[in-house]
Formats: sequence, C-alpha cells, structure tokens
Amino acid sequence: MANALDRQPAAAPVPGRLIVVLGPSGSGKDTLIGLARAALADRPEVMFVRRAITRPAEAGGEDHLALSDAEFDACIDEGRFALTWAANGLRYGLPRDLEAHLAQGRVAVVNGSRGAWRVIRDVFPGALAVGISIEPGILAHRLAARGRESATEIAARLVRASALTDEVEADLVIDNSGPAEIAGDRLVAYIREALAP
Ligand SMILES: Nc1ncnc2c1ncn2[C@@H]1O[C@H](COP(=O)(O)OP(=O)(O)O)[C@@H](O)[C@H]1O
Ligand SMILES: O=P(O)(O)OC[C@H]1O[C@H](OP(=O)(O)OP(=O)(O)O)[C@H](O)[C@@H]1O
Repeated sequence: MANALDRQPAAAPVPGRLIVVLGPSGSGKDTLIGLARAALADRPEVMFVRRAITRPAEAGGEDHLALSDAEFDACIDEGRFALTWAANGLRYGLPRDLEAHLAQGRVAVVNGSRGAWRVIRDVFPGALAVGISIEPGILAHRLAARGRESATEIAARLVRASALTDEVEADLVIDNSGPAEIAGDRLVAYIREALAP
C-alpha cells in the first residue's frame, strides 16, 4: 500500500481558502457540512469537497467516491489526488480539482482528519481549521445511534477521539453537543466570512 502521508508540500502557497472541518468521529462533521451545503446552495463558488474513501458506498454517511484499495492505489499512481491520508482502517483522497478551485481564489470546505492536519496544512498553507467539539457522553451515544460501525469499531473511535485532541490549534471551535442547527449556523457564518473579500 502506498504511504498515504508522503506527498510533498506544494511549491507555492495556493490562494483561496480551504476550510477543514475537524473533530472526533461522530462529532457531527458530516451533519454540519451537509447543513452548510444546503444553506449555501446558491453560492457555487463554495466547493464542498467530495472525498474518495475505501469505504463501500452503501455504508452510509457522506456522499463519497467509493474505491477499493487497488482502485485507490491506481488513482494515486495516476495523480488524481491533491492529498491523501489513512485513518480508522480507511484511506481518504481529496480530488485534484480542489487545487484549481482554490487557485481561482475561491473557498472549499472539506471533512478533514486531525491526524492528517499537519500534512493538510503543509499542502495547503492557508488552510483554516474548524474544530467540532462534543461532550464525551453525547459522542458515545451518537456513535451508537448512527449504527454505521460495530461496537469494537466504536470503542476504537472513542479512544481516538481523546487521543488526538492536541493535534490541531483550531481557528474556530464549534460545539455540537446541542442542536445541529445552531452549530450549523455557526459554520455557515464562518464560510460566509471567508467568502467576503
Ligand atoms: N447536533 C446533533 N444533535 C443530534 N444528533 C446529531 C447532531 N449532530 C450529528 N448528529 C448525529 O450524530 C451522528 C454522527 O454525526 P456525523 O455527522 O456522522 O459525525 P462525523 O461526520 O463527525 O463522524 C449522526 O447519526 C448524526 O445524525
Ligand atoms: O484523524 P481523525 O480526526 O480522527 O479523523 C480520521 C478520519 O475519520 C473521519 O472520516 P470519516 O468521516 O470516514 O469517519 P467518521 O464519519 O467516523 O468521522 C475524518 O474525516 C478522517 O478522515
């Protein structure tokens, strides 16, 4: 398997703003990004990045490009990814067209990884981190209620939730322990700020 974190930093800073939403599995990244996408449907200059993931399409969750490991390797070889990482036994890729979008000075929003944050920032030096926080007891409940992972996988995600808390110094922290609409509005407001010249 190719090393997921070995891409070299871009030669020059990319203009535009990449907003990277970061937080523990189950904290609500997909939910809040989905709310923001709906609220900003009239703003095509905001790209909501569709990730490639080695997770079956029918597993649920975000709309992603589902690839096998072999297909993911082939995409790396063909230079189709701007950036890749690995976490929770899965591999993730961001499409190359993200670079062209940002190069036009536009805004993009992506579900990121705390574990890969340093690499993301190396490749996209102007990237902004939005951290999603959540009370631990609520997190455990939401992961169980989501029902996408087994109990063993959920246990591993809860360990990882607290293990990576120091990886990111977020530009904005949004607490999602309460209603999603409130947290979603904060994310939308932040994206609108980034859109303002
Ligand atoms: N504020 C909220 N209140 C109640 N349930 C929520 C809230 N935010 C997210 N959820 C639910 O919690 C689960 C995890 O959210 P999800 O967006 O999948 O998190 P992540 O993308 O960070 O793993 C999902 O079932 C989602 O519907
Ligand atoms: O380094 P971490 O911050 O722990 O994140 C690890 C990975 O988990 C999340 O993906 P995914 O959406 O597949 O998982 P989730 O829905 O369980 O968060 C996140 O987007 C990262 O790709």
